[in-house]
Amino acid sequence: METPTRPARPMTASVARGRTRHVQQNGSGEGNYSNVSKIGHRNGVHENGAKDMLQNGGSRTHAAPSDDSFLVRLFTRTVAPLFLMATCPNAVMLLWYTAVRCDGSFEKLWSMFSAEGIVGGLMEVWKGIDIVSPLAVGVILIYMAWALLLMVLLPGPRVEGPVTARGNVPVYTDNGFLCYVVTIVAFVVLTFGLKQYGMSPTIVYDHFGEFLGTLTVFSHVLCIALHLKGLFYPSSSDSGTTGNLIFDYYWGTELYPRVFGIDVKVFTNCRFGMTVWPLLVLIFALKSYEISGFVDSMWVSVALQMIYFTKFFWWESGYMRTIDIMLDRAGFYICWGCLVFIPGLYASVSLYHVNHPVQLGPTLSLAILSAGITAIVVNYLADKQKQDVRRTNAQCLVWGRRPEVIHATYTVASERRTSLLLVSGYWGLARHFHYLPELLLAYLWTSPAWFTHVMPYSYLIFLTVLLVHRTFRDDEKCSEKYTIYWQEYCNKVPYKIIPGVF
Ligand SMILES: NC(=O)C1=CN([C@@H]2O[C@H](COP(=O)(O)OP(=O)(O)OC[C@H]3O[C@@H](n4cnc5c(N)ncnc54)[C@H](OP(=O)(O)O)[C@@H]3O)[C@@H](O)[C@H]2O)C=CC1
Ligand SMILES: CC(C)CCC[C@@H](C)[C@H]1CC[C@H]2C3=CC=C4C[C@@H](O)CC[C@]4(C)[C@H]3CC[C@]12C
Repeated sequence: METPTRPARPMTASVARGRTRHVQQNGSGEGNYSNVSKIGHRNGVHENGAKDMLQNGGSRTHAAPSDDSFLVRLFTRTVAPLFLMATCPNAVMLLWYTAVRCDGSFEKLWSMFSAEGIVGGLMEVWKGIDIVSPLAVGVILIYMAWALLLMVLLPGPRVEGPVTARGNVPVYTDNGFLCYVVTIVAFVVLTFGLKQYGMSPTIVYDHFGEFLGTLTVFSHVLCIALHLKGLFYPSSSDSGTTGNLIFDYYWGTELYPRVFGIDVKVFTNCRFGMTVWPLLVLIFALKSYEISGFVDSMWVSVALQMIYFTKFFWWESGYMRTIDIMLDRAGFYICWGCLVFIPGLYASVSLYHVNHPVQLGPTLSLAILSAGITAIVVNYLADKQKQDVRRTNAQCLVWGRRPEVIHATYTVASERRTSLLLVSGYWGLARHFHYLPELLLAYLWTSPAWFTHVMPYSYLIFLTVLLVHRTFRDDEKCSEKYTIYWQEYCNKVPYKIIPGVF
């Protein structure tokens, strides 16, 4: 997906020429929109100080505001990022170790740590893990080359993302669905091809610890390169430093870095994280088949996840307007997150299923499948409802009626703009009602593992924390952007996720 950014211009229908189409008709962006800047280095290392970045660079919802006390800033910008960067890679390895070496039992892991101590326990986990294993390096490099090739070569309509606080409009080639389908088909063909030579892609499962270790090394190499690039060769003015090396490394120095025209975040989030996840789910399913034959718990879970991935790629242009893309810079959080955390945590449900087969029987399998598909449909329809209302300027029906909307005005790059805030449909039930089916679905594709161990529910537990935190981040972002209009929306729709409860 090619993603040049270009200076802002009003996002009206007249902009949509040729094969260009807007993700949503009304422009949007981030809080504190003040100046139009051309793509370039105007806000480079020296001009873009910490306060400036936090207030204008769109990172404010994640970092502490600049008038926070010294201790709060020390915690949010140095201690917490350092803590996360040190613990998360170990947490992912512990999860793998628990699933594969401790029979999925955190109790067994705990016993090992009780006997060995923290350092001894960690050494035990990492022991024998070749963190730059030739197999893992080879497979990862070949996959990355494949993904890059598809991203650049496959066609798709041009899509504009939201205008940034610095007045740039990222442009994408919307070829995510095609890349996904071609990759999955190629994987199936490769699997049959390898079988002729007595080989199987399940070698990835057998060496998964090495893969996670190698991916962590890869992600640090990428983060260092992106850190320097953002400081010295930024792709657009949505870049700069806070003056705190640790926070910059964790958070990133660029919002939309591009290398030879390739958008790095589209690559890390969609072409790597979101594509490797389904590949791992298929590999783990194959491993389960090699070990136990057909086990319905594994296949119910795999079916739900595959439908979910297909939905994600179908809607990928909508993802380009979420906070991952609009606010989160390309630093450790996103890069390591997509390169290692998605394979390590998000795919861990299927990793667990490999050694924990459960025969559900047709009735339960069908019940879980139907409930899961319903959750996917509701989540998709909620995302679509918002997009449709904005695309048609509310000239559409929501649940059979004309939608109620708030015309929220805001200023970006010295221009007054209007966004529609939908008050009907799912967006009238709660401000983030669509997180409920997302969570329910995660529960449903985990529950075939039954309730013997907590480990397979790690993703669900993390997702609950992530989404609850995200409701606060998104509310803060929207409140800064839409001020009184957001307040009006909150008055009309007072709950965040569960109507009447939260
Ligand atoms: N599995 C996982 O790890 C995660 C999955 N998800 C899923 O990703 C999808 C996207 O979620 P998420 O990234 O949180 O983004 P959302 O779809 O919740 O989009 C939030 C943005 O939508 C706009 N908006 C908010 N309220 C309204 C409204 N009433 N009417 C119109 N526009 C509104 C605002 O942007 P604007 O500036 O354009 O007004 C806001 O910033 C969901 O399906 C979610 O379940 C999300 C997070 C994690
Ligand atoms: C450093 C870590 C503690 C945290 C890393 C988190 C990231 C890997 C994830 C943060 C937000 C996640 C996502 C947001 C929205 C999504 C849309 C959904 O339909 C599919 C999943 C996803 C792309 C999801 C992927 C992981 C995150 C980027």
